[in-house]
Amino acid sequence: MIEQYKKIAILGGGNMGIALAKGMVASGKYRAEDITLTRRNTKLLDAMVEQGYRASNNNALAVADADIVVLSILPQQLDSVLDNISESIDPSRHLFISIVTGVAVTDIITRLGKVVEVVRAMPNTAIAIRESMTCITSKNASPENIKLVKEIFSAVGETVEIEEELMSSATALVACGIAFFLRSIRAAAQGGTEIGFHAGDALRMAAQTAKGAASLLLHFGSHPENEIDKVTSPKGCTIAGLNEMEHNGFSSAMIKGIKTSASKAEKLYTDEK
Ligand SMILES: NC(=O)C1=CN([C@@H]2O[C@H](COP(=O)(O)OP(=O)(O)OC[C@H]3O[C@@H](n4cnc5c(N)ncnc54)[C@H](OP(=O)(O)O)[C@@H]3O)[C@@H](O)[C@H]2O)C=CC1
Ligand SMILES: O=C(O)[C@@H]1CCC=N1
Repeated sequence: MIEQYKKIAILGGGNMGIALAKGMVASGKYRAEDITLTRRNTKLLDAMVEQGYRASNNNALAVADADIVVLSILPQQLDSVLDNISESIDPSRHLFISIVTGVAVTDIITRLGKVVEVVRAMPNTAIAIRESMTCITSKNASPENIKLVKEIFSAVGETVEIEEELMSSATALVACGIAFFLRSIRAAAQGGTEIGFHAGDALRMAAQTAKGAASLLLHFGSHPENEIDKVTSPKGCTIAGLNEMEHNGFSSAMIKGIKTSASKAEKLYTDEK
């Protein structure tokens, strides 16, 4: 079988399941007909079926037909799904990829009662446009399977391999982080409207400016303060605005928010038990 045409079952065809499937197919390395998305309300997958994906409400059947099983349900939905598919798992064939927040590799193996290879991945919603930052870790997968998972997520953005102990931190920084940066873009656009731009124009201007700022860091590999120094003219308007933001706790709010999200991510699954 050609490596990239492995059969994939994405259990949990919600926001991330759909975004991952679309990103994989957009990369040109995967085919819609090899990807089965499951959810209980399959009506909500009709649009995906029209695009050639397969949809099912039967997790066990989807798993039986797959080589790679992606867990993309909520932490509180995980145990019942694992119980439901356990019988259909063949540890010598199935590779598990879990994007479920706060669930360790050992949690999955213990619940399944089978020692399957599990790679955890923490992507973000930009996966839909192949701009994700995905953190990957595994305690028990073979180097070949970790490489395979890296290739999947490299097709839909950037990847970094981390220790499993840092997965909740990664969740806060890269997965929740999308919302944090979006909120700051919204705030900039709201400021833009207050100083004279129509809302739509202000949002477009703020979003492109945010993209430019991120691109500067990625392009030059520089530190934010180096780039900030190039903007802040002495006695100028940038430093006046920046200092006003800092007096109001801008950096502190972001840091505290990220720490709170990381603590919450760590407990999402265990708090359900
Ligand atoms: N959203 C994000 O930005 C990110 C989320 N994550 C993690 O990814 C996972 C999915 O998140 P997200 O996509 O946002 O969540 P969603 O709620 O959008 O998706 C979960 C999906 O699971 C389906 N589902 C629920 N129960 C079952 C079941 N028994 N069998 C099959 N499907 C089922 C639901 O559909 P139905 O009700 O019809 O069954 C729903 O479509 C979570 O664990 C989250 O922590 C990770 C990184 C980023
Ligand atoms: O909010 C959440 O719990 C999920 C996990 C990371 C992003 N969304």
